[in-house]
Amino acid sequence: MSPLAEVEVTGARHDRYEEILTPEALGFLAELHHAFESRRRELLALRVERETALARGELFDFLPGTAPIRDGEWRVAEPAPGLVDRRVEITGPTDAKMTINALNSGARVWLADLEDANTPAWENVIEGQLNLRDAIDRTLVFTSPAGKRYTLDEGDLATIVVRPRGWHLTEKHLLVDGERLAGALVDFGLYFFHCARRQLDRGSGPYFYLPKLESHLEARLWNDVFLFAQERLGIPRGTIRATVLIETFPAAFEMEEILHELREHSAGLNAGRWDYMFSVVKKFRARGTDFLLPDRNAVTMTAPFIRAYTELLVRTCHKRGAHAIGGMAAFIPSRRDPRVNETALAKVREDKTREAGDGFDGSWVAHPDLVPICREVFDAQLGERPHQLDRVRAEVTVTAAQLLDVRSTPGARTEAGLRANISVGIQYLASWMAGTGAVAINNLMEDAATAEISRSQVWQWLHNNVTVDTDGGAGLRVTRELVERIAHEETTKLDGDPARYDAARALFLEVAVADEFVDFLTLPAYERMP
Ligand SMILES: CC(=O)SCCNC(=O)CCNC(=O)[C@H](O)C(C)(C)COP(=O)(O)OP(=O)(O)OC[C@H]1O[C@@H](n2cnc3c(N)ncnc32)[C@H](O)[C@@H]1OP(=O)(O)O
Ligand SMILES: O=CC(=O)O
Ligand SMILES: [Mg+2]
Repeated sequence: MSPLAEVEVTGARHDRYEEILTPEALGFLAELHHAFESRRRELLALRVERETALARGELFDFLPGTAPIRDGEWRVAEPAPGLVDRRVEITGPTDAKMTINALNSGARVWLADLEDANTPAWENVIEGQLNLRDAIDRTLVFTSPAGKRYTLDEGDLATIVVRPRGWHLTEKHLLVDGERLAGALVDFGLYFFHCARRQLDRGSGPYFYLPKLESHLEARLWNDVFLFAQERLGIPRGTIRATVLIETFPAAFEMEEILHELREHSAGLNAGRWDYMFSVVKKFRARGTDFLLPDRNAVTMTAPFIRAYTELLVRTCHKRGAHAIGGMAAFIPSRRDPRVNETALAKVREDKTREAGDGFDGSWVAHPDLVPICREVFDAQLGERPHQLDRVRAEVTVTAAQLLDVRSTPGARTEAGLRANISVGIQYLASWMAGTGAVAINNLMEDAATAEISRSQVWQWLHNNVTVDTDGGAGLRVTRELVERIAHEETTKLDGDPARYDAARALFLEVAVADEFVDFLTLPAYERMP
């Protein structure tokens, strides 16, 4: 057999990077690339095919060909160590301070985010891996510029679950034969290579959250990656566990099939509400007014199409013995403003209470100050039980028509909503391009998923000639000129030199008004990064 081409590293090699970029680890990435890159590309092409069919007027439905899987008797693997009780999961990026704060937060699980909350700048990619490895070794420390020292607690820490990039992103600093590696395989591969054995030795395991899947075939690809990686590194089959985010509209029709593909590695499903909304806007952007959502902030978890999706998710998971994990309420507490804090705590309590009552086994929070509320709500629901997998919810039936019922979402499309979308989108992109992928804006958490809703909604309103309500009552037709004017006005309202937003505004306009819809805003944003 001819030797595999080597991985070329074009990114800087800062202090300690060679600990992650070892020849053996790079060799493993090359093997993953050779084994799976062509299938990754085929599956991305399949996404485009399905989207084109949708634009022609077709609709999604449950797949006729996989009915035997939906009707069959099977269950996913028993929960792995550290993933039995998941009542509170904190999410966040993997810089050293956040890593320590998240692991010490009292949450059962930490979603170590290399995805929605992360800019995949080279430094974030490699230093995130170093921080994860040091955290598992319990050697991670951090000293803030003000001199505050952060260390890991002595006792139990949250279980680490890593979320790699989605299948669509590439890593431009790692090349094989001049071709970029897939971001997903880089994030997965480096973590698995360096930390799988370490995690096993500590009684835990290599655990993952898998984002933005659009079909069970994409889940099959992940499963094959897991089988390959375990075999290659001599890790027992079935050690990896993965929770799949159901956060694209097509995936909502394939929940059972996704669990089935991954069944020996499955740790359940999560309701990724923000990307789900983005996906609905994106998939139906060219389908006229039947699929228009109201202002982003008016779409709540009680909208009929969202309710249908979360109900189906819980029912599907529990039927198969899998955890159902709730999503993110975007309200961020404040240690400085008691009024903001009170609102955030009340909103999060309401959200988690609904999820616990619906049967979810745990849920996400974005901030350590929200851990106690989520815990309290799920404690009240679960009592002594670690989860509520025994609540099968056989009474729930969800039809394709209910999942497709975007039209019944209450709420208006307003000029204020349009302005908020534009302003938040520009501010977020400025932060993303500066290397920070999660940020609080107007006391709400903004990350790649929420920013995608903002920009795709502007695109949809513009390309469907929507008229938004105005305070004066006359209404305002969304045009390219209007969006450009508001983008200019909103950036001049922001603190500091408006020129600081020039690059972000230009990018926002590119992804919000261009005739051709850009699939993910992070694609052009990444090309602008060094
Ligand atoms: C759609 C989705 O995918 S949701 C999941 C992806 N999104 C996320 O994970 C967002 C996670 N959350 C965050 O990144 C942050 O909470 C933000 C950016 C929203 C707000 O952060 P900040 O402005 O720093 O909040 P704040 O100043 O109140 O933080 C207080 C302390 O809590 C820490 N903290 C805040 N959020 C987190 C977190 N998620 N994990 C760990 N520590 C955190 C801060 O580091 C800070 O620590 P310090 O007191 O030691 O300095
Ligand atoms: O990843 C989570 C989401 O809501 O998107
Ligand atoms: Mg998401």
